[in-house]
Amino acid sequence: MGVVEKIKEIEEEMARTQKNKATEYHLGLLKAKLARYRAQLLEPTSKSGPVGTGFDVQKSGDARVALIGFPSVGKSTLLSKVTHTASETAAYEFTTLTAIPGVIEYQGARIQLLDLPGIVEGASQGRGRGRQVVSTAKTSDLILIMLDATKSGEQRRLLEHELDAVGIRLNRQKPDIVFKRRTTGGITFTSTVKMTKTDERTIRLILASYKLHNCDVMIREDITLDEFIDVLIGNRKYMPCLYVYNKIDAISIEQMDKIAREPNTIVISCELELNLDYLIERIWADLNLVKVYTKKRGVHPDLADPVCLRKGATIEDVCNGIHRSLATNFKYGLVWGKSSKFSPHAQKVSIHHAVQEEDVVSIFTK
Ligand SMILES: Nc1nc2c(ncn2[C@@H]2O[C@H](COP(=O)(O)OP(=O)(O)OP(=O)(O)O)[C@@H](O)[C@H]2O)c(=O)[nH]1
Ligand SMILES: [K+]
Ligand SMILES: [Mg+2]
Repeated sequence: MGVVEKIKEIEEEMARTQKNKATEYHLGLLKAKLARYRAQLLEPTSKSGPVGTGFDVQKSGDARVALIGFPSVGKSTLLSKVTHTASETAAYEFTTLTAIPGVIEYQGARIQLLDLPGIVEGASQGRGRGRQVVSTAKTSDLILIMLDATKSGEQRRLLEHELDAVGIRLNRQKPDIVFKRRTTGGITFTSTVKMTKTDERTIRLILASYKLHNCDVMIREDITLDEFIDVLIGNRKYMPCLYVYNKIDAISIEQMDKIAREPNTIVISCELELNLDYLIERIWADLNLVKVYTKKRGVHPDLADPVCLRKGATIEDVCNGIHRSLATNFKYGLVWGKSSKFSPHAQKVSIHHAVQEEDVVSIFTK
């Protein structure tokens, strides 16, 4: 039996099994088994078929945003409207067959937007180009899940299921668990919070099913069993995501209003160009970019060409954003703005100083 069939069998057994106190451990074991098979399916060394490598598109700009959705929801139409790149659009499904990059220019940042082929149900198990699409999406800084507002809410759940199955966790933080493998000493289990969703016994059972007899586990938040298994398996990707409902020109105001109230959700119409500016604002905000201006000695800062960086970036990142050799020859920096402790005056800083939005930075080299 192939891995895909085994997965299906377990999923069916889980669906058949009633959820109650008596079946809790059994269900827990099934979950762990399922997670293991799914991980196998994604392993590069797996014999279950070729693994999805992403589409070969070079990263460019300050951040990458990937468009994921079922066919014909309007992904290519969006790319064509908000970037200078034209991607073929049509009323039939699977118009787009590869990754098409475009650039959104906003607030001095260059954001790469990737149009991707539509994915189908079962994509995580290798149907269509799903794996390739998903692997590419994993390389992005933000996922846009695009949905057709005229279709049922079910499509969102289906897509989430596909992404979940390949280890992508949307809009969630990595669970606060410390897990360390050891070679001897048995299992040390501690929890610093009251656990209401799973318990020590279940966790020990799961560890045994993974043949993990020596390890330290410290639980620091009220986690679910699934979250524990995620940490155990390890290669999970926690990514921010925006749900974009397109084609609102074709639904009623009441329907639109209801959708727009969902968290992390934006409603747009590519065709009528409704709300596209707001979408870009939200993309910018969700990417958490900060921009800093650089200034050469004796002249005004260059406000036209900021350096865009991740939140938490340091002077070292500023250097790397300007020129590769700058960090190696770094002597000291001067910053004006929010991160200067003498604001409005400059502070002399080391390469590890964290910058903040709209700082002005001067770099001095050896
Ligand atoms: N009513 C309406 N139709 C739209 C809108 N945006 C796109 N469409 C139509 O939806 C169809 C599909 O658009 P595409 O941009 O090709 O969709 P896609 O998601 O890239 O499709 P695939 O590449 O096949 O996965 C086209 O006929 C578009 O004209 C919109 O805002 N409103
Ligand atoms: K299409
Ligand atoms: Mg397309």
